[in-house]
Amino acid sequence: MKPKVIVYKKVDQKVLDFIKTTCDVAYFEKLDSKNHPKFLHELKNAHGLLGSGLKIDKELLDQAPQLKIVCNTSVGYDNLDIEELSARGIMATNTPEVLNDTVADTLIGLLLATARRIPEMHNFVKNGKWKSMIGEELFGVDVHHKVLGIIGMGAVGTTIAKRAHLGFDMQILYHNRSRNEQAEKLYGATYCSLDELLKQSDYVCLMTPLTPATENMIGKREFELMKETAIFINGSRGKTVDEEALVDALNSGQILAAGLDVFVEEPVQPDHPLLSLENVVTLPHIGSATYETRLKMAMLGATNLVAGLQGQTPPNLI
Ligand SMILES: NC(=O)C1=CN([C@@H]2O[C@H](COP(=O)(O)OP(=O)(O)OC[C@H]3O[C@@H](n4cnc5c(N)ncnc54)[C@H](O)[C@@H]3O)[C@@H](O)[C@H]2O)C=CC1
Ligand SMILES: O=C(O)C(=O)CO
Repeated sequence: MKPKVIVYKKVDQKVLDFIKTTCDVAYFEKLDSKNHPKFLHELKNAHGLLGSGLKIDKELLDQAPQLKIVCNTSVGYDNLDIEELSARGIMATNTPEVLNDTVADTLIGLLLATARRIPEMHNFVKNGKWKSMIGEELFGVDVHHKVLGIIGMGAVGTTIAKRAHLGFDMQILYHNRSRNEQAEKLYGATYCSLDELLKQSDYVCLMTPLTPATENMIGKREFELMKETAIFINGSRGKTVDEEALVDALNSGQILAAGLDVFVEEPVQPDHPLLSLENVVTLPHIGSATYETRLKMAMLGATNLVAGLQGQTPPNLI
């Protein structure tokens, strides 16, 4: 008998076909609630789960007594209760590396857009406000030759450093749990303490996973350490930042601007104070969102799922 799996996110037909060669698939293109009766019904007999973002906690696991493997189609796995999964002997996997270039492209794009005020200028032209030569009230700030501080110099952080250093001649500072020799050797990155990084950087880019140690890692104290001309970029998870402190820092001129791909609550509420600030550029969590990369991530997730259910060690076992 084939193992039963639930795919709870829209994936390419190629991915579904691959899984179906060895598994019976219950497919939910979009799962609005984990209390969906059909989903709960399938969960009772499911051996595997594939998707991203769904909170996999004790409550859900209690309803999935047959589960052997949970496969995220994302590199971040803060939605998984790893302790609870381990205690139950359930494997968990993620999709590292295949998204590095795409996410780094997005983050560099966000940094440029924020520094040069591109969305604001776009609206300025489209709304018919361009009536004469622009003055310095519309100027941005340079990116090239500035100091970029990367907090979380892992796979994505290093790929951002490559673009920033080789493409924009930026000087790279980084703070990480451990030294990253590749980034030091290839991109001239200098390791420093978090406080030193915050004090010296023109751009601060946050790229850590969300863990108990990184939750609210950037708050009032950290914004106070940054330069008044600093631009803050968050590509990690919303909860790594104290959003109230960020709003205060942007309103009071403690920092110059922010570019955000992630929020504490996603989708962010339309009346969130961050959205009304002119000096904030926002994206709807699109770090890895290209056709090519999302396909690679889904296929890697499916490869992990099939391997795990066939008794092999999945390539990206967490
Ligand atoms: N906005 C988006 O669409 C995306 C967001 N992400 C987020 O970025 C995170 C990082 O992704 P990768 O670079 O692939 O992971 P990674 O595991 O390769 O790198 C993370 C780095 O953060 C460091 N780190 C962890 N805790 C730390 C702490 N307390 N202080 C300092 N450094 C710390 C680690 O040592 C590691 O070098 C993901 O976990 C995810 O949350 C990743 C991809 C896309
Ligand atoms: O992979 C992740 O962790 C994301 O946030 C989306 O690619």
